[in-house]
Amino acid sequence: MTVLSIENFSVDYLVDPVVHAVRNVSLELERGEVLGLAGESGCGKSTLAYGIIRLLKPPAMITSGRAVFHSREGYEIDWNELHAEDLRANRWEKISMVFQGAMNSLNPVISIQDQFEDVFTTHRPEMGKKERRERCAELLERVGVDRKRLRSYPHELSGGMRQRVIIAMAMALEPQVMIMDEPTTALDVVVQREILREITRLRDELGFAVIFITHDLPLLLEISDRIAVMRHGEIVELGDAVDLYTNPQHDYTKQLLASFPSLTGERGSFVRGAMDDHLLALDAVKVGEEKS
Ligand SMILES: Nc1ncnc2c1ncn2[C@@H]1O[C@H](COP(=O)(O)OP(=O)(O)OP(=O)(O)O)[C@@H](O)[C@H]1O
Repeated sequence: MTVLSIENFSVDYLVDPVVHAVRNVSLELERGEVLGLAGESGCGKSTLAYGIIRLLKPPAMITSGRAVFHSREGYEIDWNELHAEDLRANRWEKISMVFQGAMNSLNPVISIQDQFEDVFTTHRPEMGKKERRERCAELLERVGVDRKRLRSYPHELSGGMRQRVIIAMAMALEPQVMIMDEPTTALDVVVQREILREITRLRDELGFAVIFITHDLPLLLEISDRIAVMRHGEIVELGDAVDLYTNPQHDYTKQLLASFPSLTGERGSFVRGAMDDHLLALDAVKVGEEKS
């Protein structure tokens, strides 16, 4: 049940010397899963994300590979083959994206309502005004923002609320894939957690798949089904989140895991709040072993 296949994808920045930012990346995103993409700053995560959705600008150039979207209805779209107009029509509709700091991309002089409605007037021109307004209000409530806020201007909302508005907009056309590039990094930890909880809840409810990008590996361990670890533009390890934590194969994954400070006690585990019971149980066993 693959929803997106990335095949042999490479991106260069044509500067002097050329930067090979993404090298022969292949991965399959399953319908409804959260795939975490981890790796230190500069390893190529954002370039890959922008490349998939074809939002890269020169000097970036896709030098090989393709991204194929497999619709629920059974047809395929080769994203690299789309012309500008089809790309505009399909982007946000099939695959949408939330960028780091996207909350700052809201237009400051236009109300949330008008910016939100714009998504529907562009992509759902047949929709009547009343229906459009109701849909915007519903979406906003879905991400935990009161519908009264539709009348606000961006500066009247907190950073967390603005980022929620952006997430609601990204969900507006019910895409089957959402790519989230550090969507909560600019926010404080409490708001970050609330938004992450909301994203996983919505994923369960609506069934879209998520590629979640961050350098914060503990956070990924908490929310992802599978994790891909990227280094120097390549995926060095890809596996089930629990396996990756308990039995990392690649030296770099081990290094990455070891580079995060202990979050719960001396042994240093990645448990942060509502972590998988399995991991908690494993830790309990290990602590028991150490004591005996
Ligand atoms: N416009 C550009 N011109 C030249 N090189 C670039 C450009 N943008 C990015 N790069 C380089 O491409 C590589 C990958 O960068 P990218 O931003 O994709 O990494 P990242 O893993 O997303 O990092 P971060 O977590 O800091 O956003 C880096 O070496 C970066 O310096």
